Amino acid sequence: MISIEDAIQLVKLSVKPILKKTTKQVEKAGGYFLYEDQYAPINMPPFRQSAMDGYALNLHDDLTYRLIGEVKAGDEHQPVLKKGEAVRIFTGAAIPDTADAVMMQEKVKTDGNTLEIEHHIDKEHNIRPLGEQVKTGDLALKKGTKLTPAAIGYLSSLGIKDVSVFKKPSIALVTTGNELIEAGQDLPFGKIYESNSKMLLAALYSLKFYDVSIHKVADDYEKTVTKLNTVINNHDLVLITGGISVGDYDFVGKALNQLNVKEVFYKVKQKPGKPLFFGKKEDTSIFALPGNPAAALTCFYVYVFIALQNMMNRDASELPRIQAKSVSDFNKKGDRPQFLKAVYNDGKVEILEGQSSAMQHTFAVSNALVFASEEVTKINRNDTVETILLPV
Ligand SMILES: Nc1nc2c(c(=O)[nH]1)N[C@H]1C(S)=C(S)[C@@H](COP(=O)(O)OP(=O)(O)OC[C@H]3O[C@@H](n4cnc5c(N)ncnc54)[C@H](O)[C@@H]3O)O[C@H]1N2
Ligand code: MOO
Repeated sequence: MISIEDAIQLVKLSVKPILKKTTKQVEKAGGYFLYEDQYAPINMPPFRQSAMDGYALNLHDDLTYRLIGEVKAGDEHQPVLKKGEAVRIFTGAAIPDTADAVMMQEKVKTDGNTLEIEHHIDKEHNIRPLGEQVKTGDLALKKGTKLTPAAIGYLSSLGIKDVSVFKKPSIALVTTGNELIEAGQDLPFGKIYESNSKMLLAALYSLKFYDVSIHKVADDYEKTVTKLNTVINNHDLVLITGGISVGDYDFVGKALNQLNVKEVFYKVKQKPGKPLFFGKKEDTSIFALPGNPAAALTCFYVYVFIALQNMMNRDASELPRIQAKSVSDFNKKGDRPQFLKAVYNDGKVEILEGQSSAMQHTFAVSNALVFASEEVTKINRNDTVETILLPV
């Protein structure tokens, strides 16, 4: 049995970025990372642009100007201004080549075709220069940049429709167990509704991993070997739930061994999630998560999350941990470090009743996990506790 710290370190070291390329429509590339440098195909802005509603001026020494025309956003004409002449102009409109500056309309008095500005202004005042953000052929965004909504807006403003991005992992979720029944069917005695695949699928979707297939296998050794062989050969990441403990019908460990999956670790000194297995077969990463739902989800957030980040070539790979003030008392039994389902709000955290690894009703209302290390035997109200904020 290894420590949580060692297990985290081993996941970090064992999972490499996926360096495959895929092409996406820019608006559908949110959360992806650029596969290559993006160069600007145009200047941005593509012309000298007015930053204000007001008047474009061909500057002279006097405060009085003669109005000779108008340019609205989208207009293509270019009035020619002599010194002392002005055109009405609006935000986003193209500045005539012969205009030097824009005075906002609040600082202008008009009388027919004559206007008087409040004070002198410098050349280029209120004008967005051609190519101010980026010039044609220059680097717009570097390889590896995460495509946030703002980055998608920026690339779209350059007329870019498709982008090359790093492929996200293809993921298989495998549930094991003769007791599992699909929602919508009758529930015979001794059976339970299958929930781990739905829970993990939701967790993956919330982190923007959509390439996920779901597989089910009964507690049967041969069938487990066959199913795991297929999914391991066809995915970057395999998440199995259940069948990894020591029962007579827990076949996952034996099947992974039969398939020559290299064990990186099996069993972590933690609660929940003691029987967690992590292994590799070539570039595929395989987690066998304990079947108990709260154990499976905790291991997802603490370990699988890191693997996902590494696959996407991210630097910050763990969920954020902060210090918070406990508003609950909690007695820890045993010496395993424990992840406790909790609710965090505004610097304070409440450790919930019902911490067993089978308990989904408490996890369902949690947004954090309080970490109680090996040495901790009791958490008292007002103690400062390490709190992992969940991406929910
Ligand atoms: N003799 C021992 N027994 C157990 C030990 C141990 O050290 N010695 N460890 C316990 C711990 S801790 C855990 S955690 C579980 C893990 O067992 P498995 O990973 O083999 O999981 P299963 O036995 O298949 O299932 C456990 C539990 O979870 C339910 N389950 C499984 N899959 C799903 C699913 N897809 N949806 C909803 N619920 C599911 C299953 O019905 C069981 O109730 O082992 C302990 N035993
Ligand atoms: O490790 Mo188990 O998840 O404690 O129930």
